[in-house]
Amino acid sequence: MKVLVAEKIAQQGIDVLIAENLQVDVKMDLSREELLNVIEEYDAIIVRSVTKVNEEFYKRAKNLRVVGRAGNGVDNIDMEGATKRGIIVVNTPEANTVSAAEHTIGLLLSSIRNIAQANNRIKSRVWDRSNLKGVELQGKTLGVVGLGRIGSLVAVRMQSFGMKVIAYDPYITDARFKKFGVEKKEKLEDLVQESDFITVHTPKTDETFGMIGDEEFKVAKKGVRVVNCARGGIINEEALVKAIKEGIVASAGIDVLVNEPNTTSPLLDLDNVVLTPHLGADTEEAQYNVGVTVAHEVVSALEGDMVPNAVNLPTLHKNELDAIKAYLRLGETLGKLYHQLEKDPVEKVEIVYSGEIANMETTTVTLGVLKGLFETILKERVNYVNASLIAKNRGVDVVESKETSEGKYLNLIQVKISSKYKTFTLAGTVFGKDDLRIVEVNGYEFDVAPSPCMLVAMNLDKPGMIGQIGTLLGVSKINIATMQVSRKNGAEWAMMFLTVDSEVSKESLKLIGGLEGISNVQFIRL
Ligand SMILES: NC(=O)C1=CN([C@@H]2O[C@H](COP(=O)(O)OP(=O)(O)OC[C@H]3O[C@@H](n4cnc5c(N)ncnc54)[C@H](O)[C@@H]3O)[C@@H](O)[C@H]2O)C=CC1
Ligand SMILES: O=C(O)CCC(=O)C(=O)O
Repeated sequence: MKVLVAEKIAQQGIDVLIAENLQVDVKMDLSREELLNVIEEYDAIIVRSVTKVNEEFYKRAKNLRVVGRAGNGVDNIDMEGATKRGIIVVNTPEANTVSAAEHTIGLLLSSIRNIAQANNRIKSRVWDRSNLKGVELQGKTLGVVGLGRIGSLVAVRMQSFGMKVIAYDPYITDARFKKFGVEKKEKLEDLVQESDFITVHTPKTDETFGMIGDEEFKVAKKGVRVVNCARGGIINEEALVKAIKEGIVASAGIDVLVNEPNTTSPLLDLDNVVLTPHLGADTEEAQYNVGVTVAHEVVSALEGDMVPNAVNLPTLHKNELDAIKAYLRLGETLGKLYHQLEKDPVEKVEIVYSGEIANMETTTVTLGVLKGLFETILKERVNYVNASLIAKNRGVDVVESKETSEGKYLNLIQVKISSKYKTFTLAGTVFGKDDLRIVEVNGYEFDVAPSPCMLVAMNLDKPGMIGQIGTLLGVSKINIATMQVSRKNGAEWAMMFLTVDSEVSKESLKLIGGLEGISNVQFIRL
């Protein structure tokens, strides 16, 4: 498989890809046109914040399966476009947070003490200490907008400077404010009014873009100082220039601009603005972490494994993922069985989790059931990323429920698939760590370990049925590994489940189906 590394990542990350026998092309200087011309060749691309992974890009990226974002913010990646095509987007949200937090603090200190201006002056061989007076942090109030990973690191570190820290983040619990010793502000306006310094740490969204603008500067303290080391435009650039010129904002530290790269922003002309060209994550440590982490994630995603940091999949920590891995396989197995046993169009899928699995994060297992269900009938790529969207687009209602009380099994996944006419049921359990069992098919009870090749048939519940199938398979040189027959409440028909060592040809299936007392013969491939 081929991976294009389109922006600079640490060599150690590239080494990880090469060690996995991937063909790696490092092409960091491609023009947009060149990128669009070559991207069809690649299964994965690794980008940072510059490459625009958008609809125009996806249309040309016919074979792309993974986008690796070596970094945190994914605002340069169209997530909807990726999801509908089943392309997994992975990022490295934890890998550069310390660097970004430290850079924020660097920008704050540099801007309030005129360090950059003083440096420029002395380097031009002028020893002049006038007009460089700064302010202290101690005893002042820092307003943090967005108390996530980076905002909280900044908040905690700035308290050691003797600052009071307040924060505005409507999406986190009160406990998180408490945990970081930060006073919660219910309204952004309150934070702006009370802060001597404001630093923004939200993602760039419709809601956050321009959230600090003319209105906010109107109510801010005269002489407020601001930092943006998150995304360009969260502090509106025109409004900032105006507020600086009007003396409302005394200084600004800016790492990010709306348009990057950028050497023409009016902010560059203002003496009391310190700018860096998006260097928040540019440290040895962050780049090592980011490069190696994204490379491992891309490898896992290409291998079809679940990736904890997949942006367009439910969030799972590694230990949660390890705990549900066997259930994911079970869910997929149950899903795959349906269309190989039944042809009715699906209208509703109900998944009931019982026993210990009911206490786990099952959203991903549900995706596994849907993946299994649709991949047996669709030509398009079906995976964990787009399975739910495919269900929605096909008008399939998906319902998940949980029963914590233990029944016959310590854990059980029941899948009830309804068509217009009837409901078909399947159930499975995991014994021990990862020993899967199919335990029920449409009311018939079994204890079948799923196998790549299986044969299912209905047989009249009378002597001689099993023997004749065995004989026919023997003549076709197909070895039977296991065989189980299940009866249902004295029904006339029983169900037979065989695991076999090789594929059963269409001719053999026809011959078996023609046997007296045998019907609905299906070869199942898992
Ligand atoms: N300059 C650089 O090189 C780097 C920049 N970043 C950027 O830093 C920013 C923060 O990253 P993380 O802390 O990792 O993100 P995060 O996702 O951990 O935290 C973001 C926080 O913002 C809050 N938030 C979202 N909408 C909000 C709103 N309307 N008002 C107030 N709060 C809101 C969320 O609830 C969350 O707590 C992102 O924009 C990221 O792209 C990250 C790494 C490096
Ligand atoms: O250096 C980079 O790739 C940008 C870092 C960044 O902004 C991020 O990780 O969100």
